[in-house]
Amino acid sequence: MNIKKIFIASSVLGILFTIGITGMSKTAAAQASPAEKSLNKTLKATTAVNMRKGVGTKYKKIMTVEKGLFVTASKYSKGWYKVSANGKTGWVSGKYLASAPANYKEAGLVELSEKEGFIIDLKYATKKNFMGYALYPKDSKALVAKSTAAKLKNANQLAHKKGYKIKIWDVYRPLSVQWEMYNKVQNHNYVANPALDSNHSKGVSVDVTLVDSKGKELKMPTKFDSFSIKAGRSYKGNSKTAQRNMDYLTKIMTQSGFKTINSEWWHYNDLSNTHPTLDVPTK
Ligand SMILES: C[C@@H](N)C(=O)N[C@H](C)C(=O)O
Ligand SMILES: [Zn+2]
Repeated sequence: MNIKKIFIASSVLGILFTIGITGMSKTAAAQASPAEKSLNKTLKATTAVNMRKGVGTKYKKIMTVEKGLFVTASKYSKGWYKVSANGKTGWVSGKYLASAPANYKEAGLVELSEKEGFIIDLKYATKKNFMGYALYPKDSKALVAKSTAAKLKNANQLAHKKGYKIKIWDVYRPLSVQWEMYNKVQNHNYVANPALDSNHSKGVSVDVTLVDSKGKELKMPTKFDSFSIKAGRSYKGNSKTAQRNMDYLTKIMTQSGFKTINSEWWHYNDLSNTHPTLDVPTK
């Protein structure tokens, strides 16, 4: 074999060796990186669970996902979900995540409508609210848990006897919206802490007022969501008319099974209801 032939032979061997190595390393890499599947799914944490930087407990913790929190999963790999929650993204073991209902019907919520004699004016589906922008889509429905609907219908029937109607400003509120509000107004008196309890997100709280036979709002202590002591039930400076109207609303609501809260005259809870916290869309 002359020098030229030896050179060609060793070059060919070199090329074959490189192809082999590259091929092998590609296979090894494929085996090392877990097969990821893309998805778009809402899941709920069944317990407080760690969000980590990668698939497995050896990866660094990013945050704790609180029990009951809804997370959006974008990837799945080896029993773990890549999720986003509270503005952070990381991996959470699927052992601690459950499927969440996809829509209000699946979640057991029912719609209240003007056909049933209510006035629907969902403030968070408009820009005219304390956040200054719409938090719900335009054609959002007034949704509540079934037994809460029955109680509100009862209160509305009592109002009708006096020639009034109940106007609904807010009812079911997705948990993600509650977080959005809470991050702006960190005052438990005016926006409930979503990590602890958000009755609106269970569909068992209602924000309501009364209108007369012409559809005009009765005078009340304050406007909706005026987060001030004047909105409180123990405020002593109300006009006689506002106090009387508030007392009347309180009477028909409590007679129908609702409980009041001290900080907001318009907010009522149906606490006999044990509906789960939800994050389904409002339509
Ligand atoms: C934001 C306000 N309308 C309201 O509903 N507040 C109560 C306390 C809540 O967030 O549950
Ligand atoms: Zn409320």
